Amino acid sequence: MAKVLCVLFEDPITGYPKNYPKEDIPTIQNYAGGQTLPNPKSIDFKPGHLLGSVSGELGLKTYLEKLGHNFIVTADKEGEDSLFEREMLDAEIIISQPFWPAYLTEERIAKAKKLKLVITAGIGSDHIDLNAAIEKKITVAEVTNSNSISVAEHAVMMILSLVRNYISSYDYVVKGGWNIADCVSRAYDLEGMNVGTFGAGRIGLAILKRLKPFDVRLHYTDKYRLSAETEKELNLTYHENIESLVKSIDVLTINCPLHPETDEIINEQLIQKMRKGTYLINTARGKICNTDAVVNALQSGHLAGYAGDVWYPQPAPRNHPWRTMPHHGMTSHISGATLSAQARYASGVKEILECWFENRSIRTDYLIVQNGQLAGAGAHAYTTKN
Ligand SMILES: NC(=O)C1=CN([C@@H]2O[C@H](COP(=O)(O)OP(=O)(O)OC[C@H]3O[C@@H](n4cnc5c(N)ncnc54)[C@H](O)[C@@H]3O)[C@@H](O)[C@H]2O)C=CC1
Repeated sequence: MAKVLCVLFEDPITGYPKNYPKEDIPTIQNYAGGQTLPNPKSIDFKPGHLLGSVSGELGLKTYLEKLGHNFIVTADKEGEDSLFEREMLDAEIIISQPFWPAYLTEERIAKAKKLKLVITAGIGSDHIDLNAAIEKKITVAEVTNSNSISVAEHAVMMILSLVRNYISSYDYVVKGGWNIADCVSRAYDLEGMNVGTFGAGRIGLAILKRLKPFDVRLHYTDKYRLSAETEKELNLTYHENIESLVKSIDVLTINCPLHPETDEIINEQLIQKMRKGTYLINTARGKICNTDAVVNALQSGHLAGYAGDVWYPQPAPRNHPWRTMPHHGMTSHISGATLSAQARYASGVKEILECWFENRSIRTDYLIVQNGQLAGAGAHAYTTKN
């Protein structure tokens, strides 16, 4: 029987919820692009309940224990004395979410001698050393599409929040003020601005589609050009590279994976090429941006605002400079972990596990690494160090 180690974020400080604001969540039929939703044979949880925290157990406990597997759930993931570090030594399967990532470094992978399958409950498998997974022939899979719209909605919210100066205006009200001049001295309409995405895959394209009705001018760059039909429908301007993109826009949203090509691609030099007063929204991965370059550009006024929900490392230390830099709208990594998204990625993990234990193929769309090479979604969007 297999040992399945699952690293999940901590329960709410008030305890596991006894009730929720809504009784249920909408049923989504299909993803944009036609991919079908996860289709496990059954689920043992109620969609709309908190699944991603330790007590939620991703809804997997009944299924795995019925099959006789040893299922261990923990939030304790950092350092050599952590439960994760001790339990991973003989785990066959490791599951974690990017929001509270179980970092699988080369060293940890070398220690986890029985490891065969790593599942990202969500999207983005950069917390796993993919080169090491390739070398050890470990399968890496994620639940592609499960929270793409969740993130797109969050990014649109953050764009509007920054441009319209929502966050500090809200603060004045809470503090009892009525400081109209303070609030509007940094507030603009989004209408007419040039907005661009670095990466126009599932999330980037969904953001572009959601922004179209705001009457903005839309731009993008990506390794793969979108169809002429899509470019026409959204009136998109395509840029050959990110340098060209950033020179033309007022708002940049980042929507590519973190991999060797994109690691700290947003650095001081690139920020200097941006228009003064650019707003930067990063819901992709913290390490795509150089931490200090962002802080310095906000302090100098070259960037007008920065928002996002991704940091490095996660959880971010209490003294991380992005917590206190000016004009930021950061949240902890939550955009892809709505209750709606959790239901989809928990179902997707269940589907992947059913395939694994029943010797059926995992969908190509879910694969990042298989048989010692990048595969499926991973071969499309990632590169390795070499
Ligand atoms: N904040 C959150 O909760 C979440 C964040 N994410 C992040 O968003 C990323 C994107 O997700 P999806 O849109 O679903 O992935 P996707 O694979 O559909 O799209 C990524 C796009 O980035 C492009 N790309 C990759 N490297 C590039 C490069 N060097 N230059 C230009 N384009 C490049 C790819 O061609 C692809 O079109 C994930 O990898 C993950 O890191 C994803 C889900 C949740």
